[in-house]
Amino acid sequence: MAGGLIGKESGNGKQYPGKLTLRVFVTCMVAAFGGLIFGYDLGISGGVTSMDPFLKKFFPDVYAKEMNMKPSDNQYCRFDSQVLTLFTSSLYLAALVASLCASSITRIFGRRLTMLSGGILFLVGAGFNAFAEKVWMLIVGRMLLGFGIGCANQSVPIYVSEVAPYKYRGALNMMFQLAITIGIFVANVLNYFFAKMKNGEGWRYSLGFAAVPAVMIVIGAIFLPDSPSSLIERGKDEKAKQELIKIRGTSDVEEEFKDLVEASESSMAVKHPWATLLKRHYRPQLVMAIAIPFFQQLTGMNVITFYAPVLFRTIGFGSNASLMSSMITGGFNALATFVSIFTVDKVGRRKLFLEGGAQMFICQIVITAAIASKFGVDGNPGILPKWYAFLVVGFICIYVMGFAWSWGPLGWLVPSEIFPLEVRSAAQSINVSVNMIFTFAIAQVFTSMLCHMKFGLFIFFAFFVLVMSGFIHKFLPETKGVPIEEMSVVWQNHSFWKKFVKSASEEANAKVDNSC
Ligand SMILES: OC[C@H]1O[C@](O)(CO)[C@@H](O)[C@@H]1O
Repeated sequence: MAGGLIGKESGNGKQYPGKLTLRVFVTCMVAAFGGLIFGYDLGISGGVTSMDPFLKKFFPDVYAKEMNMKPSDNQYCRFDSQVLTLFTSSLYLAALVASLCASSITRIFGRRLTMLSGGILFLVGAGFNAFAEKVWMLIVGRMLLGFGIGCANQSVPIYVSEVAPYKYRGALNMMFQLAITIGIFVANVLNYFFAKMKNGEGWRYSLGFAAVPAVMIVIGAIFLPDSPSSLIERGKDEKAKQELIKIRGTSDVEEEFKDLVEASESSMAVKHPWATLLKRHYRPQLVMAIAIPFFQQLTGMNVITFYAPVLFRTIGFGSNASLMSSMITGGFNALATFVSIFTVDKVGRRKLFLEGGAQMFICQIVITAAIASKFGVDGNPGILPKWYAFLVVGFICIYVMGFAWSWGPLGWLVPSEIFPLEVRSAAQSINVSVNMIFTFAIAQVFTSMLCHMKFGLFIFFAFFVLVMSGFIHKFLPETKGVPIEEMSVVWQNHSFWKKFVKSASEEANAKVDNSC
C-alpha cells in the first residue's frame, strides 16, 4: 500500500483479545476510500488527456499537431508535450512534498486531523479540476489532489494498522493496493462513458468524480476517533485506554495497552531515526527502502496506468477503442491483484516477484517486436489488421497481470514487514518518497521518451525488469511466515547481508570486547 502498514507491532507474537468490531470495519472502509481516490487519480488523467475536447480547450498546440498530422509524420511524437505531462505528473510531485511533511503532522496533530485535511484538499482539488477554465486551474487542482494523497497515504495506513487487530494487518496491507487498482479501473470505466458525452464536457465529470471518495474520507475522518497509539503519543493515556476498549469490543485490553505504551516510548527514545537508519546493521533495510520502490516504478507499469489510452492511440487505435482497451487492462490489473492476496502466504514473496518479472519481460519483448514490425522507426503503421490489435492488447493484459501479482502489492507488503520499529517511520518515508519521485519522473518524461526512443522504450523497461529480478534473486530473503520479531534472523542467515547484520550474541560479545 502507499505508505505501508506502519504501526506499532506487538513485537512479541502475543494474541491480544478482541474482535473485528464495527468501528474497525468502518475504519477499513475509510482506508479503502483512501486507496480508491489514489487509484482514481492514477487512472483518470490518461483518458482525459486523450479526449479531443479537453485537448482543444487546454492544450490547443497538441490538438492542432494531432489534427494536422500526416500519415508520413512520426506518430510516436503525437502527444509529446511537457505541459501536457505536467498535468499528470504535478500530482506526484505535490504528493512527495506532502508525504514528507505529513509524517510530522500525523505525529503532532494525530492521524485523524491529517486524514481530514487530506479529504478537504481532495475536495477542493476535484472542484478546481471539474470547473477548470485555464491550464493553471488544472495544475493547481492536480497539486491539491497530490497534497491530499500525500496526507492520506501517510495517515490512513498508519491509522488502520493501529486500529485493526494485528493478525489482519498483512491482509489489510494488500487490500489497500487492491483498492488502488479498483480506483484505476473505475477511472477507466468512467472515462470510457464520459468521453461519449455529446457536449464535449465529459472530462469535467471524469475529473469532478474524485469528489465522491473525497466526501467519504471527510465524513469518515469527522466521525472516527483518533487511534490509541496516537493518543498515547500525545500524552492522553486514559482516553487512549477507553478508546482501545471500544475498538476491541472487550475491557480485557490491559496487556495490549501496556505494550502500546512501551512501543510508543521505545519509538520516541530513538531521537534520530534517520541517522539510526544509516548505521551499518540497517543496511539491508535501507537498500530495500530505496531499491523496491525504484524498481516498482521502473517496471514501466505506470506507462500503462497513466498513458494506456495515449499509447493505444499512438499505435493506431481510435479514441473509443483506446479508452475501451485501457478499461480492459484496468480490469485485469484489479482481478490479478486477488491472485496475490490469495497466494502470497502460500507460495511466498520471492516466487511471485520472480514469476511476475519473467512474465513482464517476455511480454515487453513481444510488445516491442509487435510495435517495431508495424511501426518501424517513423511510427507509420499503414493499415492495422484486427489480429494485431488483439495481440497488442492481449500481451499488455498479460504484462499488467504479471505486475499486479508481484511488484504491485509486494512493493508495499515487503517493506512493511522488514522495517524494525526503531527505524520504521524513517524507512517508510524513504519508501514512499522514492516511489513518488519515480512515479513523477515516469509521468513527466513518458511522451518525450516515446517520441525519442520509439518502440525501444519497452526494451528500456525490459532491461530494468531483468536487473530487478536479478536483484530479488540475489538480495531478497524469503519473508513468508516469518514473525516480525524474528525478521532479523532472516538477514543474519542471508549469504550477502550477514556481513552487515550481527546476531544479538555477536553484538553482546563485541560490546564486552570493546569494554575490555
Ligand atoms: O496498479 C498499478 C499502480 O500501483 C502502483 O504501483 C502503486 O502501488 C502505482 O504506481 C501504479 O499506478
